[in-house]
Amino acid sequence: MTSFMSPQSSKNQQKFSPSENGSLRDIAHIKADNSLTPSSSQKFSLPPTEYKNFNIHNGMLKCSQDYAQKSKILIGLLEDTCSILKQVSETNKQRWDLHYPFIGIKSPHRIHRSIIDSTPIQTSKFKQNVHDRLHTPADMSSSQEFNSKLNVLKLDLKRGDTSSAETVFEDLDKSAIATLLDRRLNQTAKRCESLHARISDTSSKVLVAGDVNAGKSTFVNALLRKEVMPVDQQPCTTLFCEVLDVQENDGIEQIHAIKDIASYKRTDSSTYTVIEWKELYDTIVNNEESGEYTQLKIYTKDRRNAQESLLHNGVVDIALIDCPGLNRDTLKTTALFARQEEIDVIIFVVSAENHFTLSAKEFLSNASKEKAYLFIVVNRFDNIRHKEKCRRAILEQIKEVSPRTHEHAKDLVHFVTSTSIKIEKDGDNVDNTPHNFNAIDQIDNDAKNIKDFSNLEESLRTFVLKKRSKSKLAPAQHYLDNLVTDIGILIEFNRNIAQKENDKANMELKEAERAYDKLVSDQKSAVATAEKTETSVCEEIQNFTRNSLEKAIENVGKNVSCEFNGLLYIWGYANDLRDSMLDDIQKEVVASEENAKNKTAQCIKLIQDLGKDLGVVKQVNLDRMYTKPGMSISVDIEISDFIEFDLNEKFSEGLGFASLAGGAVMCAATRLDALSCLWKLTGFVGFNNMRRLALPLVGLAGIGIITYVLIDAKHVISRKVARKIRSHLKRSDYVNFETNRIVRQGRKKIRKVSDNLRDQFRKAVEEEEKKQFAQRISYKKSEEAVKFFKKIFSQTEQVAECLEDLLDNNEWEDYEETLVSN
Ligand SMILES: Nc1nc2c(ncn2[C@@H]2O[C@H](COP(=O)(O)OP(=O)(O)OP(=O)(O)O)[C@@H](O)[C@H]2O)c(=O)[nH]1
Repeated sequence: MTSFMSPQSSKNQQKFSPSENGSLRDIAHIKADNSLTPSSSQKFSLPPTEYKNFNIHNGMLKCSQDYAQKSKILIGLLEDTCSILKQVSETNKQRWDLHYPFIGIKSPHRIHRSIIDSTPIQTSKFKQNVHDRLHTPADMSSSQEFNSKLNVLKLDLKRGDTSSAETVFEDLDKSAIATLLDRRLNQTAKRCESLHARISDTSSKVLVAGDVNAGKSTFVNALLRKEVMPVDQQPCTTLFCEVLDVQENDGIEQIHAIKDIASYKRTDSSTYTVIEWKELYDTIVNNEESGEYTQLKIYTKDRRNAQESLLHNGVVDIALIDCPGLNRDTLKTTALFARQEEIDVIIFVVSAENHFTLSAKEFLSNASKEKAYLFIVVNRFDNIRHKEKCRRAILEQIKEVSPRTHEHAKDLVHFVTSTSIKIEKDGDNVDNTPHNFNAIDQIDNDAKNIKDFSNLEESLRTFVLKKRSKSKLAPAQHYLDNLVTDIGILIEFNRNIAQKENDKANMELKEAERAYDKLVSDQKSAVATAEKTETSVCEEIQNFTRNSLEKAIENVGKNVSCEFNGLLYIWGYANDLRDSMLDDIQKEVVASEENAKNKTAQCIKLIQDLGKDLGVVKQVNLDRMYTKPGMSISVDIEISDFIEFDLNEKFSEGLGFASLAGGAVMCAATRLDALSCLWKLTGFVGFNNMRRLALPLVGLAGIGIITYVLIDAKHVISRKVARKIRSHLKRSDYVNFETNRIVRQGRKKIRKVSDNLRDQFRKAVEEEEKKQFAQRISYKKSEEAVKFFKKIFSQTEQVAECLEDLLDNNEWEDYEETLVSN
């Protein structure tokens, strides 16, 4: 046998050591009880009946030992399964929303089928089983069954009358399904815990269910050889009546009527009402209407000895639970009752006259899923004329509802007449010793019926007592077997999804890394291009503006023409000239601004194009780019602007002009060449006379010069104003100022767009980083999920293998042989 014990379960194995194990306590009890286990010397002196009982007990002892061993293993497996369920539930809550394996309508098989890895799982039977279940084609014709791949972990979803489970399921989102699954996992873990408790417990509960009036109460009374349960032609059992040994109630025969079974405590009288024996019938019958109580606990004394008593026999304490007859109203409650893990055996009583009703079939098919084996009593057989035909028909029906029970029909299906058994009634003093009890010849009934009932009892004892492994361990084994397969399916299904998601996340991550690298390189080159473009465009604007302005300043006044209205208006003329010159410069400034605007617009377009893939491009308004005026030029007209005083530059010229002007005046006056006239005049008048003439001549020349200045004033003003403007602009560093202003405005706009581009890239990079981070998390998450599911699958597989060995060694016949050999 493969040994799989987690550290936790190994620890618990110590906790459940043989000395503390309930089953071994039974064995010790049996050994200590001399009245039950005679010594070998006593054995041969026993009368035949007691010798038979002694053999039965030896058989029981063997069974108990075997039971102890098996229960110990099963307890370990239950603990391991619980730990697996808890791990899965924790992962479901914290790390990975579990997917539910089912075949839906809206999402047909192919969706989920595609998730499942189609390569067959090799080796172990468990793996094969899981694989087969996952790949079984969906039975879409099945309208009743929700097409879940699970059995024990199946989610029970129903909403209203019209919605099918599939519809409800497909309306739920992933996290809702995970929550439902979590609830189911926790319920299942609790179920495992209570199975664990049940296995450690020595008491056994036997549920007697069946159709209305099938004779359940009569059968229970016959088993007890005592009229405990009221019997009526009319349906009378309306609530669950549990018959227990008086020892369970400190030896006091009593009836406890319980309203809320969950809060029932035998030692707390506030949790029940004590009913008198004579009130029992009325209480049961009246409860149908009042619905006051949910359950009765009937503590009664079985006067027969341990070998004969069913309630208290020294090996296991049995409680019989008589159920209300099955009908539409009671079916659900009884089915729920039967599902309780405390119920070790279900005895189903069917009337031979009626066969199985629909309610009976539904109950049996559900119960056989839970308990694996059912004990079937076909009662009222005395009323059947064609007994063999009836037997065959009923066995056929059993084959349909519980094939495993049918396989062991010889032991598990009995055709009897409960009324043929003599029972102790109120006041009767029946001798219940085995000797007296076996004196059945005295009972005035059909001997055959009594023999059949006796066989039934023998089988029932075997089933409940000698085959405890089957009756007590089998439900747990059966449940665990279904559960581990379910866990395997759930885990394998989710592992496949996690693997697919991991592959996808890996691909996406690589893709995202590539996109990120490209984006970062695009960002670098775009930023560099933007910077370069900005610099070159600003340079262009600068050069253009500087050249234009310099040229304009240099040429100022050259093409200016204003109307000269004579010397009287010379002041106005000078002002007009100045304004006109400044206008010309201003025009150049505006032209430069226009040029800068155009260049800026082109540059912006170019930069924006660099980031057009990153999102919406912001429109930039350049209309208000040069709304603020540039440097204001203030040049005042002065008197000096009318006279050429610039001796450094213009003096000689001016003097020459003046002399020439004087000469010209004289020439004009004498029509003689000034020099020859002067020479001739010197020769003619003599030097002394000339000296006397000099002063008037110079005066004359001065007058000539002044006359010339006044006549040339128009040009002088123009020159002087232009010169004045030039020097003013030079002094105020006008060209640089204006060039910088125009360039600065352009740069400002371009920079804004460049900054925006940088911002867009930064955001895009951040987005990409975030995306990558999320993908990395998703990749990690799915990777961890795959690892986790692999680990859990392997743990589950080990539990399954261990369980398989246990089931293999648990053949029904093994016990028969044990008993025969004893
Ligand atoms: N002939 C015959 N009558 C039987 C047999 N067993 C029970 N009865 C009769 O069937 C009737 C109903 O018996 P109950 O034991 O009350 O049946 P029940 O299944 O407990 O009935 P409810 O609890 O009300 O569903 C009674 O009149 C019994 O005497 C039997 O084996 N043969």
